[in-house]
Amino acid sequence: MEIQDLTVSYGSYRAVRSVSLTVDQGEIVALLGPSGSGKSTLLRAIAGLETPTSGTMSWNGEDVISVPVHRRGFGLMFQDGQLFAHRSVGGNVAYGLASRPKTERARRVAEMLELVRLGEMADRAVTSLSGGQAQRVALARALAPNPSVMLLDEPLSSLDRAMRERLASDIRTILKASGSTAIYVTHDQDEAFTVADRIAVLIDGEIARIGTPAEVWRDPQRADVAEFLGYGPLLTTDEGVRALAPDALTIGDESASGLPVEVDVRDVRVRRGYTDLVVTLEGHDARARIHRTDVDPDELMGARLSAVLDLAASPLLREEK
Ligand SMILES: Nc1ncnc2c1ncn2[C@@H]1O[C@H](COP(=O)(O)OP(=O)(O)OP(=O)(O)O)[C@@H](O)[C@H]1O
Repeated sequence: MEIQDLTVSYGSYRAVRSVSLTVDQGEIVALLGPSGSGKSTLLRAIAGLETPTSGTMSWNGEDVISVPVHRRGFGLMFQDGQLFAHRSVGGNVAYGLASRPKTERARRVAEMLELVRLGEMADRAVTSLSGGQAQRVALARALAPNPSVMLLDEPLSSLDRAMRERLASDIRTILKASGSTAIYVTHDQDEAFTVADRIAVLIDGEIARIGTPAEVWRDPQRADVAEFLGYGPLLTTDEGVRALAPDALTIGDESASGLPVEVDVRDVRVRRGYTDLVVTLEGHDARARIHRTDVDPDELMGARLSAVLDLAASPLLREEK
């Protein structure tokens, strides 16, 4: 899929601004960004549900902008799977297979339900399913006609965090098993990192950074990208501006190497396996981590503590704020 200089406007507002993006055959690209950054608009334009103001888009070398939605042959999956309540699980999956002979259709439905691990559920009413099961049916339905490209818009955002983690990893496995080329919209950083081969970070309608999850994480390049990914605060050092990694400041870890600093504790949160503090460091709010949970939050509140600042995993930004 080749997208060149694509712009999509609502009236005079340019929601997607001159975006260029290439997605390889079999590749999963996540469009990740804050609310309102233009992710859904870009996906809807690729699907054919919005008309771009300018730019080009081709699939396998053929222009797709002039091709109507239903002729593009792309599979779509949305936040609310929009299952047909009057059809069974199997009936939903069979929806896009109406033109196939009956035996082939039945075989394909069984195969797809197996893929999403709902093999036993073909006859169930979709109204009896859990949220996660319903989204797996929606995925099976979208994949059943073997679409050349799968477009997924926040497919897991109505589910709780634990379910989202599990299903994000399942969706990746399923998309890879079916050899799908996929574009996956999410505002959830963890979900994007779990699902994608490459992540495009959208800020204000533009791709601010694109790369593999490791590349984007290690070198976010821009302050807005770094902060959206969870880095911060930004510290001015001799080499330039660095975005502090979430565990750059540690307390009470004898083995930690780095610069000794003093911090003032402003808030304490015991997490699963460690304790996060909000502290003041050189006038900035920063996070500090204690790799233990047997702490007394009341005792820590307001205390001045010695910490170690290790900047090795805190990227240098190319652009100052
Ligand atoms: N139909 C519309 N008419 C006018 N403006 C719109 C329309 N749809 C979206 N917008 C605006 O375009 C911008 C991008 O919206 P879009 O839904 O693409 O963002 P998003 O990144 O998907 O956000 P979210 O994560 O909240 O869904 C927003 O400022 C939004 O208000």
